[in-house]
Amino acid sequence: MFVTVLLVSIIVIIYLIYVKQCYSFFKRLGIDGPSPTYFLGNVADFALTKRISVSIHNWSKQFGRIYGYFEGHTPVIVISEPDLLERIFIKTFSNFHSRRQFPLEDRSTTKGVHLFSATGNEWRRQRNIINPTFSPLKMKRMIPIINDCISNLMVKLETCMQTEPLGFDITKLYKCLTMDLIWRCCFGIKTDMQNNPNNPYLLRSQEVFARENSTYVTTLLGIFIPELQPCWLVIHHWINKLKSTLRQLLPMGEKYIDEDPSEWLKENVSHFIKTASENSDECNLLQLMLDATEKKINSIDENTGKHSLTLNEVKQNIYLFMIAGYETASTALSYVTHVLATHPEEQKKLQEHIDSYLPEDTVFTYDILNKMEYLDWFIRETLRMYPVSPIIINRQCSEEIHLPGLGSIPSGTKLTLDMYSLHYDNDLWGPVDTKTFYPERFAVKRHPLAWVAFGAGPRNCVGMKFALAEIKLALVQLLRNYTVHPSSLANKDLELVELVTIAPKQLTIRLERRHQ
Ligand code: HEM
Repeated sequence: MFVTVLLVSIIVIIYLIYVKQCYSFFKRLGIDGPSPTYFLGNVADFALTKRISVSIHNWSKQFGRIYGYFEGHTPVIVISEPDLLERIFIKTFSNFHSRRQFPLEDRSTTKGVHLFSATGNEWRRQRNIINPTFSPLKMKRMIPIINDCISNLMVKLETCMQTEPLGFDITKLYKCLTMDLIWRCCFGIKTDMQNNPNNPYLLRSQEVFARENSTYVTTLLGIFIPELQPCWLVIHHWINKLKSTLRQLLPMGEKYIDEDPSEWLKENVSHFIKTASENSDECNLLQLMLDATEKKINSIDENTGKHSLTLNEVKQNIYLFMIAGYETASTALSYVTHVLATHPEEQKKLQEHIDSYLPEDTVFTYDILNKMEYLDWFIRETLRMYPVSPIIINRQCSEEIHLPGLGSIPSGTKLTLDMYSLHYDNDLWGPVDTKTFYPERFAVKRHPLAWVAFGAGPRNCVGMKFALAEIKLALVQLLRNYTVHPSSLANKDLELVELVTIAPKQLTIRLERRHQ
């Protein structure tokens, strides 16, 4: 008993010392924010609501466009002042090239680091190799592949419409579609997840975005006591090992004990490399990465301007693209479909827009797609109102810098933005109220940091063009054939779940065929 009290007292004292340091950090910068006790009180709230972005937005309303809060005892500055954000994300990018580390992320690993977590020159090298994957020429070549996968979706929709006329959940179909698209366009592997929803890669990828208890606890520990991060990593590793052994040993193990989906995916990416080596004439992301491996380039880039990747980095990036490309794009598609179902006038307008660009028998090209302005605005407006992944947009200062309005920012400082405040700011988006769905607001040039659905600056989303193309093409085929209606089986409001992304739990809609 005495030992427990002593231990708890020591932990509380250390914590208070840390909190005092954080307080003086914010005081020095002259910025306000919720008190540490306020944050601690809200841990329970986060655990229950799982909506950190909502708490951040509420604090922005209370404390203004620049304030600080504590994650455990780590100070984080939240900014929704667009000029200051432009300075951080674009003008002084060289001081803010890195993201903050996820609590259970092992950057010191010999297994290599992927693009999302890479820092400094390591990031620059990887990004230079990966960027050409989505060049206009490569995008043009992807259009028939994307359309082919979407045609499979249309077949599925037709079946659902007939078997479930009152309404069906479309999110599952979108997830299978975007996974097919990533595999085919980025890895050159022909899959049919839409007809095989039990594919182990698809199931494991879905699990990565589900909250799993042991990971959740170690993640919270990582946030509150980051100094012990190596310990949390070891614990996390051993919990996974134990689970994996028990799964094999116990008779019903496979049924009742989960394995870590991320680890499973990372261990099974060799399959991709083998298939890619067999199709080496293709020119996709995986081939670009394999061509850049140390085996093929002697890692010296001064003369050739070429850069190299290690095989472990290739594996890490296969995992990253599988995860990053599938959940985000399918979630965006769900939001657009929700808007169609709830805004019949805007849906009709979009259908007329698509019909005008694509009369019957028109051969669809990337150039036509790029000319369809209203379609583009429609998607951007949806992502303005329904952000997919606000909390991943953050930066860590790598070198002390003076920022106007903020003062001297020490190296290591973590900064994040509040996407909701930016996207719903009437000064940035007026005169039509930001709560109104109004795609035409994109016809006016806005502040470069007003819309940050895909992040901002040199480190924005590398898959943005690909994501927009797949969403546009899916919408074109969907609205040429059907009108989307809300289903009487569904609640009016979307039930959202937030982890790395904010996604609707499900989206039940009804379809009506446009032409017999
Ligand atoms: C609607 C769909 C998508 C949304 C909303 C989205 C959003 C984002 C955001 C907000 C970031 C962080 C940017 C920043 O920190 O400034 C990001 C980064 C990234 N995204 Fe996406 N994304 C989407 C689709 C995709 C797709 C389809 C891919 C892959 C094909 C992809 C791959 C990545 C990668 C690799 C990064 C890290 C880039 C880097 O650090 O250099 N994303 N994404």
